Amino acid sequence: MSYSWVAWVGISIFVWVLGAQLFRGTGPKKVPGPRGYPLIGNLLDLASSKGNLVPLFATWAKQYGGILEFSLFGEKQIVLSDEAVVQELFVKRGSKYSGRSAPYALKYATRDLLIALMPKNDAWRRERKLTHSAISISTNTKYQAAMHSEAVRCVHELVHSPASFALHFRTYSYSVIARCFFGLHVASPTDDFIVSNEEYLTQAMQAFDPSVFPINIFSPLSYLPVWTLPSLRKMARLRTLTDSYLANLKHDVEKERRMSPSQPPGVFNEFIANRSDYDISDAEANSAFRALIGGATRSTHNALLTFMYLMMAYPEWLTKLQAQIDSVVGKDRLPTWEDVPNLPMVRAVVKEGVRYRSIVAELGIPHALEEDDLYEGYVFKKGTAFHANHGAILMDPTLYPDQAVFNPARWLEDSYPTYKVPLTVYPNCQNFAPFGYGRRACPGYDFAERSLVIMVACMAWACDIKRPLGENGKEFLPEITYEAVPNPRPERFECRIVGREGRMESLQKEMEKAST
Ligand code: HEM
Repeated sequence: MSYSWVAWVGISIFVWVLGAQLFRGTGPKKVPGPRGYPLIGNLLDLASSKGNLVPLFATWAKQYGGILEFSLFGEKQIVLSDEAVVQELFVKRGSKYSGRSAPYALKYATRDLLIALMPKNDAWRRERKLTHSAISISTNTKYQAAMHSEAVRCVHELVHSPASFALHFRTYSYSVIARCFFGLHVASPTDDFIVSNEEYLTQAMQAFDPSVFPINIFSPLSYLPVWTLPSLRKMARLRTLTDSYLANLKHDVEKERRMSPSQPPGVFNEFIANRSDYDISDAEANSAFRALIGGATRSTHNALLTFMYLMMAYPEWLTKLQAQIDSVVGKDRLPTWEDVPNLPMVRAVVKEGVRYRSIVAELGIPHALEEDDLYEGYVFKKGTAFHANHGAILMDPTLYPDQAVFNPARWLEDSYPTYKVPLTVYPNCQNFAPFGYGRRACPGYDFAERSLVIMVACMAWACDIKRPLGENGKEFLPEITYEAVPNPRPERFECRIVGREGRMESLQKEMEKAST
């Protein structure tokens, strides 16, 4: 009896060991990643990042490699730092990897209609189609005249009140949108178009913050009636505010246009005039146009502030930029669109500035997986959020040698792997990683590039950008810190802007033309 018992145990161990050998490697692989705490997962790591996850993701990528996982209250999130993997998942398998997952408070407040954060459903397709018709490459050509005169106006302001450069850039980013999309003239930082949109965006940004809206991490709170908790009441107020912000767009634009009757109407007014040609609800259309305001103004503003910092940190590039502009344009007129094919240096500085910003602070928007998937032995579950880690991808030394350095030459000289000809066309921002991948890629990349290129060209033609002076009278490079929100703006920093000699008369003349 006792022998048969021993034999059974022996046989069972043999079968178990054999099974383990046979099936080793066929089960799902564990995704590497930082250890978290029970329940909260990696909350403390994320909280320590003060809202800017880019450096944290970069550190994790070095430690755990191209595919890593972290968790937050039981929800797994994947960070992809290898561009080949991002291409495979977001582009080739784009039918599965193009969902979005937004924080609960934001979904609630926007009724899940915000194009950048809503799921990939029919409403999103309608919004995306409308967005494309407003900012496709071919449509954008008609905005160039408006962008040019707003750039001239902004440079004029910079020269006359240089200390307020951050405000002037913000006004520029709004005035371009106001003219191109709504036919409105926005000349001052206190214009109602800017103030009301900024107020709304500041409140909407809070919807990402779990300390303001704990429902973002404690989902059971969604079962409570909204009147039971102050944070839920705040969330309900944000929804009311969003509803009126969206509903009033036509009314707001009509009211404002009475003050700018001479402006051409803008793409939103053309949409209203031909409303029956479009298969989209008013709420969706308003949401799409509002999202363009949010997307275009913050990103342009950020890129211009980053440009100022870079010109102080790498002054040799301002000298090279000005040398090319001066040789192509001369002293007597400002750069125009016709000059842009002959100004590859301007496009290179803009593109490299966008790369730099993505390395330090621009996180992008995560994609959500819409059905379970198997990749290289990893099992990914439906609903998992995937982050394309632009900060690491854009620091890959094989594609970007001297990866941490702001070096526009990488787009201009054939010794670099990113160099591409003809230089009348390249560098440009088409298919550039900071603008994302696949079906959710940024539809505004060309609009962004154009509004930055003309502004940078006019600014470098008209101004010198210098480091501020310290108390000892010596120049110093200010340190840049960022707001604690997703895709943060640089906080206030100092910079000296000085009009270049012999150019102010031409600037004044162009300003008068732009104002008529
Ligand atoms: C330097 C400027 C900009 C950068 C770096 C940028 C970057 C991005 C990124 C990374 C995404 C997410 C892509 C993805 O999920 O794969 C995105 C989405 C988006 N961007 Fe931009 N963007 C910029 C300018 C603009 C401008 C000027 C507009 C509008 C005029 C715009 C409108 C949008 C919209 C509507 C989406 C959401 C697309 C969707 O989810 O379907 N962006 N952008």
